[in-house]
Amino acid sequence: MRILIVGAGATGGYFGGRLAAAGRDVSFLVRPGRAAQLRAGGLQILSPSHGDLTLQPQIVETGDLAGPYDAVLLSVKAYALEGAMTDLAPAVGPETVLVPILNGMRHLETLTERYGTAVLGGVCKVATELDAEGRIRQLAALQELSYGEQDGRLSPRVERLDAALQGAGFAARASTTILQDMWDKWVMLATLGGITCLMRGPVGAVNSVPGGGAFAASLLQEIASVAAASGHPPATALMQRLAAGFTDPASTQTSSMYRDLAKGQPIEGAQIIGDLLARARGFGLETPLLATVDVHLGVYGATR
Ligand SMILES: NC(=O)C1=CN([C@@H]2O[C@H](COP(=O)(O)OP(=O)(O)OC[C@H]3O[C@@H](n4cnc5c(N)ncnc54)[C@H](OP(=O)(O)O)[C@@H]3O)[C@@H](O)[C@H]2O)C=CC1
Ligand SMILES: CC(C)(CO)C(=O)C(=O)O
Repeated sequence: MRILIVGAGATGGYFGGRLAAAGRDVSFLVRPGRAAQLRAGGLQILSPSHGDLTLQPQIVETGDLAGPYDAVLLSVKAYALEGAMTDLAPAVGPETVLVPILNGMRHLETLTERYGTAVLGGVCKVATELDAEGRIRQLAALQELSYGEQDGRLSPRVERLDAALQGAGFAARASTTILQDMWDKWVMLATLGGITCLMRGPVGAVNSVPGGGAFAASLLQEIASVAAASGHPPATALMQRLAAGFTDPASTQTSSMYRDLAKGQPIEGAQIIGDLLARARGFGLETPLLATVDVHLGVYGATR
């Protein structure tokens, strides 16, 4: 199976690097700056939990892409989606599956409008970042990738994709509930991002001051209410797990959005928080904490 990874960043570089090291036919679609970095130093993963890796990846620069691929894994940030959708177009043929692993939901609608039934749902759970030298640093042991048809069928094309992704050193999973999985991840991530970005610290730091735990628990409830109104309520057991994790004073957890914000980089506030708030307003839900997070991120975006 010919696999194209669009964006050799923290997530795409990680999963694509593991796949390439396991012998899969993987190419990375990259822009000139990243291409030069990869040619000079290779694709490097630094992982205390799963082992370091350096390899010379197959790369294709945007503009040079030819012919369809069997699978395209889209791993750009939401604010780069429009450009990437155009750059990857030559890779999508009638048999191609396109698997986005962005956080949030809006991209799935945007991609499906453009690429129709090629688009599967996708969720990635990993904590990675690019360092100043362009190396991928893994920050926690977690490394899961799930994918599936939007209508939940376990189709032959998902089974083929699954066969190619299994056994590459991370947890790969064909899902028959991928839309619910994406919503569940969004509820978790938006709450985690909201807590850490608004309060500017890891979950434990927020919970170590009076009122921090109550804020975290209330934000989770607001966000879960949007998922429920959208037809994707998180299960009770998940809510209990999330509430316990987000009110834990010992937690060192942060989100990728917080890590980007702490470095002064662009963030995906519109996709992760703004879109949720717009949906809440569409349903007439009262979500004052979510609205506060949205204003805060808006000010960050406008002044950075
Ligand atoms: N990092 C994490 O821990 C997690 C992130 N996510 C989600 O995954 C998604 C991707 O995030 P992440 O991997 O961290 O982001 P990064 O910024 O690390 O990587 C994105 C990469 O995409 C590249 N890119 C952008 N536009 C194009 C284009 N048109 N063609 C080719 N390459 C392009 C950028 O390269 P350049 O700009 O250099 O050209 C960059 O290297 C986000 O939605 C994020 O929320 C989900 C789970 C965990
Ligand atoms: C899984 C988690 C929370 C890892 O950091 C993530 O998806 C993110 O931060 O974007």
